[in-house]
Amino acid sequence: MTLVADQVTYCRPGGGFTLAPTDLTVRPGQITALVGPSGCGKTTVAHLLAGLLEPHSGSVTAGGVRVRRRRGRLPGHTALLDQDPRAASDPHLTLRRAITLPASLRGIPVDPDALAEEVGLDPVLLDRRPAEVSGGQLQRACVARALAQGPRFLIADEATAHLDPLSTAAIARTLRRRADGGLGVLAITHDLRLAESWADEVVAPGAHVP
Ligand SMILES: Nc1ncnc2c1ncn2[C@@H]1O[C@H](COP(=O)(O)OP(=O)(O)OP(=O)(O)O)[C@@H](O)[C@H]1O
Repeated sequence: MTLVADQVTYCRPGGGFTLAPTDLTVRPGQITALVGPSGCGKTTVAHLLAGLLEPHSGSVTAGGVRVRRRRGRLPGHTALLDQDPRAASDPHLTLRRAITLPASLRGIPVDPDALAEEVGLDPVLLDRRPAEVSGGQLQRACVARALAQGPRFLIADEATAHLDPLSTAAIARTLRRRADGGLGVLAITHDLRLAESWADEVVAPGAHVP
């Protein structure tokens, strides 16, 4: 199934920003990169696709079924990876618990050690808390947490923006491997070079990049 934004627009309450009609399709087995300068609306598109915002017009569908906004909750088929892993992590949970908890709430069995290995995170770090690991290590744990929930789509919003090249490469390899296994990935970045090296297709809010 595909995750599709069809001519979506969005107006921020109170004005100040309007997203131009945007088409975007996230396909299983592919990495789509959404690029554009700061403030052009990339995160807005991500949140529309994830059902965190309701479009002003147009529609978002997953497998042909409309994605409706649920307050602060993602639909089961989509995981969202934020650019700031510390803001997205509970400081009290060990990485192991953070990776297993959301999946176990959905009844999905998880092997945190195998996931840590997959994302290039030393399993020894799984028993530490966010303040006891680096930003790159924590972001790898966030990737593991997202994958643990068995999403069909993964939206990575500037997920490597603040990371060292090794962590960036580890995450890129993981997303490529998962895409090759059928995951649909949307990688949001302002870095066109990174997008072109990662992605099967590059799109921009409101327009296609030739
Ligand atoms: N909470 C907010 N209140 C008012 N305006 C906002 C708010 N958040 C974002 N905006 C505006 O909405 C527009 C789109 O923001 P969005 O975060 O989608 O852009 P972006 O392309 O992801 O930017 P960046 O690359 O800097 O993360 C921006 O011009 C921004 O100024």
